[in-house]
Amino acid sequence: MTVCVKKHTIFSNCSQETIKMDPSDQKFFTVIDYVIFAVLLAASMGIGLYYALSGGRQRTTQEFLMADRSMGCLPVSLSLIASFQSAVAIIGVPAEIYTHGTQYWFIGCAYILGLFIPAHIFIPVFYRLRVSSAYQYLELRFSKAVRICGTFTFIFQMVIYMGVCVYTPAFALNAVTGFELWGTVLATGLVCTLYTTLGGLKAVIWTDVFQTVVMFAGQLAVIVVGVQKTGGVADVWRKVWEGNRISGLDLNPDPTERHTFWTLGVGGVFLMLSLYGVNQAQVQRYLSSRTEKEAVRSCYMVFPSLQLALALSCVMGLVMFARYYMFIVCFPQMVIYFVMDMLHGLPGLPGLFIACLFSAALSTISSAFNSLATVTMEDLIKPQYPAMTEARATLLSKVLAMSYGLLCLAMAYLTHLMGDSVLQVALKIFGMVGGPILGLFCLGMFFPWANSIGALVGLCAGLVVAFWLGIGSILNRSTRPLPLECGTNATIAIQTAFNNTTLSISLFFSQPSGLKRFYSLSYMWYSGFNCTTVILIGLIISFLTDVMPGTLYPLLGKLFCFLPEHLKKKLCCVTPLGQTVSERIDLIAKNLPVLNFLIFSSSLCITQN
Ligand SMILES: CC(C)(CO)[C@@H](O)C(=O)NCCC(=O)O
Ligand code: NA
Repeated sequence: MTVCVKKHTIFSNCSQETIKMDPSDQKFFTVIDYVIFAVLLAASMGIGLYYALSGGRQRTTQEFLMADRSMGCLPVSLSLIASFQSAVAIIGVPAEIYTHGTQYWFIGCAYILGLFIPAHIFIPVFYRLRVSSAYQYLELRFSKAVRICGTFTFIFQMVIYMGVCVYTPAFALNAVTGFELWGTVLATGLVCTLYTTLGGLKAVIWTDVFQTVVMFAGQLAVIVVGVQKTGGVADVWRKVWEGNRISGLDLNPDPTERHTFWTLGVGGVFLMLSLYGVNQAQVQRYLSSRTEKEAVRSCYMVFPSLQLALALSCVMGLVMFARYYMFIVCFPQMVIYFVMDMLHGLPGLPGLFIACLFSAALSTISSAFNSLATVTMEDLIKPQYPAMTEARATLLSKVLAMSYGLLCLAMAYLTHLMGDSVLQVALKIFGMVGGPILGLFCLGMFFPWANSIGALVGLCAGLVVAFWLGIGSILNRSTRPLPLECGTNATIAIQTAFNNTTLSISLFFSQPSGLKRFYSLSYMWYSGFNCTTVILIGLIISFLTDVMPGTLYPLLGKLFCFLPEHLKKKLCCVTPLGQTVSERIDLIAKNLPVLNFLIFSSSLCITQN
């Protein structure tokens, strides 16, 4: 039987011990489970149809892409958390906690600044400019070329990401339960494409609300049943404690250390900023809010729900560890195995979890489709055809949403050809492509003297360095063995399973040096590192191409002192006479980023009022 064979391949690498439950003739799904899964798809379709037929019937781009800018903060906040919380996190985080302990949980610290900064810096700028796409900002601030480069970078990021999102749950489910792989990919991809194309952003946001609730319910069910079946809270706690899964605060400053407080709590802030500050999927939700206040409030409300999502997936990892602590390695598929092990025989609950998994995936890819349609329409097509009628633009937006839906299926196939820890893959994409985009926006918002050439060169350089680092890290992966963070039980398991070889290998392990050390930079720093590259290169190029008054020593001006004043100013970039050194220093000091941001945003306030 296929189910049985597939299960054995999953565990053959983990340990020579066998699992107590005999999976051979396990029937995972009853009719009611399939019904629940079908209800999820049907309800999502229903919401899509409802918004296709109510309101303005999706006849303007304002409604289709911006939800008429009429949303309240509750649906927006639930939709915000749904955008980047996919099945990747639901499967990946428990696997991470199982293997490496609760260190990853410290990413929750990054949510504080990672949401506070978007709420008070990015939202006001975008909202007051009344843009439809975040990239419109780049044209207002720099030039059309920067806008188009930013747009293409974003499209690239989201297209790869949505492939991972739609493939991950289908693959994991298939490996464990034999659920048809490509059938599931097709069903989710097509249903999502349909309701996104029919109902526009309103449907996307309201399905997100419904799907986020289902997502929480599914995770909660697994935890409750799991704790019961593992012997209660005290027993789970004892096992994870003995198994050394409860990690303390790791303050190791080494940037190559994968997860420490610094990489997660500080590097994570940049990751959050690239997602919640400047990513079009999120910016579009802020912009769809009724008022700016409502947008800020929705961003605040993301904090508790995101903490809840993180806590649920971390606790699930711990319960899973308490159940299978004798296995050393944990594959993402093992999370699904654990869920099925817990929920089988409880009709409806396996179905609820499948619904949870696909809710997470659907809510992410629907956001991707709609935001991709928006940027393609607003940034690439509309500027070329300014005379296009509203009806035609709306039709075209729908065609775009649908095309991206079909492209997503193609990307799922590409993901099929890759292979890594899915959580790491998703977070690497955010850092490698989202990091440089964040840098571009920071360059624009915080550095008044940054210019268009600086921004363009900065973005390109940032992307090149990002890919150099990212690809380098993949090619050099094998040089550094996974850290062995094992407790007593796990250590015994290693010794019996591998006859001490694993432990002796770790003794030969030494710190990488030179370029290898660069490649082993923790992926949690990717966003911050790539963002900084763009800002630094952008500033240097801006200085070289556009001289800031007061930043040059007027050497040429002194040589050509015989020239008339106005010529000297032009030829030699000499600032008006009489400026003392201290005045120049003042001028530079005035350009300190924070100070300038204040000036910039207050000037925005003034132009608004
Ligand atoms: C975006 C974060 C890091 C926020 O906690 C989290 O949702 C996450 O780990 N997401 C992984 C990507 C995904 O779930 O598709
Ligand atoms: Na999601």
